[in-house]
Amino acid sequence: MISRQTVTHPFNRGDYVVGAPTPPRWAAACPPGTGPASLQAAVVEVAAGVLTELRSVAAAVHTDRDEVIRRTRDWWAGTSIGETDGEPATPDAVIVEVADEEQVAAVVRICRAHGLPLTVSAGRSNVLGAALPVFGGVVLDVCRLNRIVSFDAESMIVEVQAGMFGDLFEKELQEEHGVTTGHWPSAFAISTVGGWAACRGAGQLSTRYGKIEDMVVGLDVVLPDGTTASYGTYPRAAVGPDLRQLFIGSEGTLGVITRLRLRTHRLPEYARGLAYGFGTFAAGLDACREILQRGATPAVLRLYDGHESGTHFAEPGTNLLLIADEGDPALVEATMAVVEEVCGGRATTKLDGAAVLARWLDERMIVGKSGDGFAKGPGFVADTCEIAAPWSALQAIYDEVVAAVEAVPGTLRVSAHQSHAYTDGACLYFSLRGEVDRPRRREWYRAAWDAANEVLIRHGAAISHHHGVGLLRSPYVEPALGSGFGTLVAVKQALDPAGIMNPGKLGLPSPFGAVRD
Ligand SMILES: Cc1cc2nc3c(=O)[nH]c(=O)nc-3n(C[C@H](O)[C@H](O)[C@H](O)COP(=O)(O)OP(=O)(O)OC[C@H]3O[C@@H](n4cnc5c(N)ncnc54)[C@H](O)[C@@H]3O)c2cc1C
Repeated sequence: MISRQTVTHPFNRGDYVVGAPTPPRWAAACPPGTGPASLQAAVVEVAAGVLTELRSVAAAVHTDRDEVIRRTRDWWAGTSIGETDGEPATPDAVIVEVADEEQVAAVVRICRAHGLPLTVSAGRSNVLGAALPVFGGVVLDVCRLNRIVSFDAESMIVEVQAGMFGDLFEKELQEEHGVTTGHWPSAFAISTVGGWAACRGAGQLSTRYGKIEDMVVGLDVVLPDGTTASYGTYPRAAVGPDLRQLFIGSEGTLGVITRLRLRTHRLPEYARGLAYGFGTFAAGLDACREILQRGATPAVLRLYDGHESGTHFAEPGTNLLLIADEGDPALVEATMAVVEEVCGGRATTKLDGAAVLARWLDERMIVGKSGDGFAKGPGFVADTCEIAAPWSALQAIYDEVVAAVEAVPGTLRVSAHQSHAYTDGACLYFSLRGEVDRPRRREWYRAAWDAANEVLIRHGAAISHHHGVGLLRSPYVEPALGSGFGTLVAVKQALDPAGIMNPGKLGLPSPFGAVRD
């Protein structure tokens, strides 16, 4: 029911581009700027002879400056800060569109031969500058790799090309095969299947269906030397380390994902929702932990703090917990029985679950909600920061992140909800808003992120649960991974010794120099 509703209910009230990247909202009032690049320093130019080579193997090549600016804009706040002041993020690059796996491999080989940076670009819905060509070179647009290749009905495994957008993918899956992946990121219609895997994303129903890394049965990758490798066609394996996981979350730094095999689930016919109010965020977290640790896995388990309970549900005096599940009625009812037992003894109020679920279903795919309720002056900046940590650290992290970012001059308000839960911990999804003198926007922005990450690294939290790293979080990766960071650098060095794949990202050293942010 919830999975089915996601396809029948218009994404963002229908306000998006079908089958191609949707520009961020600010772009409508912002023609390409003529000022200096805000996020490029030293760029690698693509020589005329190389352009001819690229044109001979690819579906299309674009070099016009305005077109490059439009075709590299993403949903990151850091991009919008420069662009809305007339300073485009990354105007100097060549956009190369590819239509099949052979074209991907041919373009990678050309970049390898000429030592050109190569940045994969898909839906461009990332919120971290992950697909920006910060050193110029080639942007490899994979959006034409856009079809379901096959469906194994007995095993319920779908094989899909990486550039297919989520709404078209799920519509075909549901209507032709009666199944769903259950993967519902809030940007599902403006992002691609390959982008989900490249960023290690999570959908709103992940407590039931898992994150994308739990869904990938296998994937094909064009490696930085231009060869293609295929990883996995089986449910589980004990044949050395799981090499599929190396590429899930690699954000285009280790290769180009061209094809994925994903497990699917029968399309549920039945769903039910419950909602409760808690006196404190801590009491709500405790209920979530107890539900998971008793073995229940409701598809939706979202706890909103006082501020967000007000803005999202008009229930400002409480910490609202929404629980919903879909699937076989016997399993859903068993899950709900556990929820009612746990929450009955802890919540201060029982709310109208059906009404709260209906409201959430109606609004959950509307983009840009973190700024709701704030007057957006010229110096207003809003962003989101999703992290994961054990239950034993979550409340302290909530308190300390809110306090640390609110202590940064210019911060208006920090709030959070718990959005994805596990037996051992959960994801907290913070919304940060600031209002400063317009020229100080980038300064406030970095100070706010520095403040949040100091807390997260001190507590040993995952600094991202599902958005990834990109440019934004690159400075925090080495301290966050600690003694494990050297392994990541060694893997990069082994697979991409020339360092051409998405340089400047994931906190990895870049042979092309230092990044700007
Ligand atoms: C309003 C909004 C809500 C969001 N909600 C969620 C959410 O609920 N859950 C969630 O997980 N994310 C969410 N996101 C973030 C974003 O949608 C995801 O990170 C998404 O997976 C990115 O996919 P994309 O196709 O847009 O990739 P892009 O933005 O084009 O690229 C992202 C990164 O992946 C790399 N990449 C893309 N495709 C490939 C490929 N085929 N091979 C190798 N590398 C590749 C790029 O190089 C880049 O580093 C949200 C974003 C917005 C704007």
